[in-house]
Amino acid sequence: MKTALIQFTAGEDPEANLKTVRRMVRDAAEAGATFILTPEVSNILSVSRRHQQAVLHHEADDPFLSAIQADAAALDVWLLIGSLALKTGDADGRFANRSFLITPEGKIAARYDKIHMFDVEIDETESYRESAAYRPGGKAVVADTPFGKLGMTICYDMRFPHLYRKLAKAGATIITTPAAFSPVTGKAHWESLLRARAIENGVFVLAPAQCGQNGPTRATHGHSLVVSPWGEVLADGGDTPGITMVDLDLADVGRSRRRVPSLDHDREIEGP
Ligand SMILES: O=C(O)CNC(=O)[C@H](CS)NC(=O)CCC(=O)C(=O)O
Repeated sequence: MKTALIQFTAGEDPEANLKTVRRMVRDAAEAGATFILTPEVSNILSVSRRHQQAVLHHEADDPFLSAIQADAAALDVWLLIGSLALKTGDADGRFANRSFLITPEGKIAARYDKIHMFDVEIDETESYRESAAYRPGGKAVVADTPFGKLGMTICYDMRFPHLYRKLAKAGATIITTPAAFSPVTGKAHWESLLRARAIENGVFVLAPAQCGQNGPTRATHGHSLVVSPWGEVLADGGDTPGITMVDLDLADVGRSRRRVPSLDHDREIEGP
């Protein structure tokens, strides 16, 4: 299955980001991709909650979402919007960080709200408080597709192996992990974590990523990654915008799991 990971640098303007994404989605489809994925918060990367409040929409009337749905239908492709920042109507004004799987008919097949919030202080110069702007989801999602069951996660979720285990046990053979990873943790952890999640569950991990300088005080790691169920890095998008194309052999899932059936050997453990 020809799969394309779109890597770009989202800024503060959803309309500009949409233009970039639409152009790259069209290029990927013209290059033969039938499944196209975009990074986390494809519609906006902003450190200002007030700005987000001014320019973001609810899911029901988001022009970014409807444009991408129309593109999926026009180009006859499956599309994963890594995530969109969306208004929720919550009293505290927090947004959802929501991933969408779109069918070649332009319909929403599944949606997933990021469960784990990136609230960390990496060092004196770098800290994040995602939960101040976003409300966490609480439900794991596996979607049925003609290319197998697809488990949905977002970015920081990759540090929580039990979520991936749950998705694999529910039948997922592909797990998507769109991201806007920090440059510091990216260098240290990005590839190791994604390869571990793929190996321990015998799944393809598809991780389309933001890259570059997103704003004066925000940068992202890039290196969109495709990992096979055996843990091989099939493609790495580097650190500049571009489309990473791979041809996935879905039978690799069965082959890997037969060689090392650790998913079947998983046991309930008592104690401590
Ligand atoms: O801020 C937004 O608008 C959208 N959200 C993100 O970009 C999120 C939270 S800051 N990024 C991550 O989860 C990176 C995780 C990471 O880098 C790690 O686990 O090391």
